[in-house]
Amino acid sequence: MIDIKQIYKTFNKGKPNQVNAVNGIDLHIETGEFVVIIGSNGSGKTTLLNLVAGSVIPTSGTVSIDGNDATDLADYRRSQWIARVFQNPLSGTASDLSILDNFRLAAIRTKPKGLSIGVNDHFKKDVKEKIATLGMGLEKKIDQPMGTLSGGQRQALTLLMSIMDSCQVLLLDEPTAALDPRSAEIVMKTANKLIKDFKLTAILITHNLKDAYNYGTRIIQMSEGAILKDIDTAKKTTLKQNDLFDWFG
Ligand SMILES: Nc1ncnc2c1ncn2[C@@H]1O[C@H](COP(=O)(O)OP(=O)(O)OP(=O)(O)O)[C@@H](O)[C@H]1O
Repeated sequence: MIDIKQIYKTFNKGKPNQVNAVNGIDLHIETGEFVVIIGSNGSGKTTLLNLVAGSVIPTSGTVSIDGNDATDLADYRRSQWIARVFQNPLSGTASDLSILDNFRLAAIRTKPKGLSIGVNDHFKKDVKEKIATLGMGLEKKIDQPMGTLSGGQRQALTLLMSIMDSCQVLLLDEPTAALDPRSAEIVMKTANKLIKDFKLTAILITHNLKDAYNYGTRIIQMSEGAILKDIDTAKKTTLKQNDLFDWFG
C-alpha cells in the first residue's frame, strides 16, 4: 500500500529555472492495485515515481509504504519494499555476468553486506523454473553472459530478478519504450503476471495508450504536476480505448 499526502516537488527553487514538477498530489494505492500513469512529456510522472522510490525527496508532503513513513528515507533504505525497472534494459543487469550470477545478486539485493548466496543445485533449479515461466527458452542459457541477450530478453529477466528478493511494490518506468512490439508484449505480459501472482502494488508509467488500456486496474492521467483524471477499476470497464486518445486531443 502506498499513501502519498499533499506532495510537492520544486526543482531549482527561487531560481529563474524553477520547475514545479509535482504540485500537491494526494494518492492512495491499495495493496495489489496496478496503477498506470499516463500524461504528456514533462507532466511530472517520473518525478512522482522518484518520490515513491526515494530517489527524489519532496519539497513538502509525505510518502508512506505499507504504513511506514518513508518520506525521508533514502532510496536504498526503501529497496526492502520497492523494486524498480527502468526504460533501458541495460540498467537492471550486469552485462559481463551470467544470467545465473545476475539472479544470485538479485536474491541478496536488500540483504546485509557480506551475505552471499552460493549457486547450489537448489538455487539453480529454482532460477531455471522461474525463467521457464517466461516461455522464451532462456532457462537453457543461464550460464551465458547477460550481455549476449537481446533488450527484450534482458528486460523480461530484469522483471523476474526485481521480485527475487521479496518486495511489495513494483515501479515500472516505461519498461517497454526501447523494445520492439513483440518483446514489449512479452515484458508487459510478464509484468502483469508477476503483479497478479505476487499480489504486488504496482505503478507503470507509459506513453503506450494501448498498454494503458489493456493492463492495470486503474488509470491516472497527469498534467502539470497534478492528477487530472483518476479512473478506478469500475470506471475502467466502461472506458473505450479511443477515450484515452481523446484525453490527449
Ligand atoms: N532533476 C531535475 N532538475 C530540474 N528539473 C527537473 C528534474 N527532473 C525533472 N525536472 C523537470 O520537472 C518536470 C517534470 O519532469 P518529469 O520527468 O517528472 O516528467 P514526465 O511526465 O515523466 O515526462 P516524460 O514523459 O517526458 O518522461 C519537467 O519540466 C522536467 O524538466
